[in-house]
Amino acid sequence: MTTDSGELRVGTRGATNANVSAAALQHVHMTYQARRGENVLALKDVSLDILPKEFVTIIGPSGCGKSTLIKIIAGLVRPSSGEVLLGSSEVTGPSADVGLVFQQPVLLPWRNVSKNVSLPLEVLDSAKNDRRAAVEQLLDLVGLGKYGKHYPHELSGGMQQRVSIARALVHDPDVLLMDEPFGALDALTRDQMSFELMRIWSERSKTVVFVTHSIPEAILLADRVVVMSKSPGEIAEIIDIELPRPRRNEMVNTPEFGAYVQRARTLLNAETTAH
Ligand SMILES: Nc1ncnc2c1ncn2[C@@H]1O[C@H](COP(=O)(O)OP(=O)(O)OP(=O)(O)O)[C@@H](O)[C@H]1O
Repeated sequence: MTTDSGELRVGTRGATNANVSAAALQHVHMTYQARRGENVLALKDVSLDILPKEFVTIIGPSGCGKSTLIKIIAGLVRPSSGEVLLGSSEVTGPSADVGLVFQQPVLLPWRNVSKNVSLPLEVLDSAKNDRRAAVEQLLDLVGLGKYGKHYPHELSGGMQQRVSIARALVHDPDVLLMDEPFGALDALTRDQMSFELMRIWSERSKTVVFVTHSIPEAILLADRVVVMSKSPGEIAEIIDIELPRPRRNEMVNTPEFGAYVQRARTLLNAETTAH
């Protein structure tokens, strides 16, 4: 597969040691210990290699462990067994190598937009001038260059989510983990944000892992779509999306796109009706 820049991207299944993964899960199991009732097996033997600069989307039935997978890569949750790597380092806790975006932007209401975006840099104790430059660049990148002094309540839902994307990128992590980031937005804003995100992804050369409930969104964005089985979550299939980049709105009306949607829907239907 060839990217915008003409660079060759090799599918993970053909990966060799020369292609060190951006993130990798090897035989990951996750059981949540219940306070009462039965323990919950959320992930069962999940192995996945994600290549540097790859855009991977994850779809699956509700409760199949998608968020758990994101939290495990982020180091927010330790798996019960298995290995998790970022680059060649084992994940043992939260790391500055990842940026996280959730369904809700979770901005601090008493901080203006610039101060919300600069928060990770303050936590990492980077120099004030570097912080200012990084925040300005990021706000320009997400189209909010003029909104630095605004407060979250003065912004629309889409703008707030752009702020949270800028905040996730401000410390320049290699991997951006996004858990249903556009799930709370209206359909039109959601479409716009998909294209914005693809622009940001190609300009910033990040690896993105993106959870969604929308099959068309998963296909439009991805190099590969990971389809998970119903709980306990396993990988049912990985679909390589061979649509050319840059992706365009009109592509969703092509037979190729329709065939990918059909494939993903068939797999998901099989999962939701399986016993
Ligand atoms: N902290 C927790 N304690 C106990 N069980 C949990 C915890 N977090 C998640 N689970 C359980 O683990 C399973 C997977 O949850 P997870 O949130 O990862 O699924 P999901 O695919 O992201 O769901 P959805 O699509 O509905 O957001 C579910 O059965 C859930 O109830």
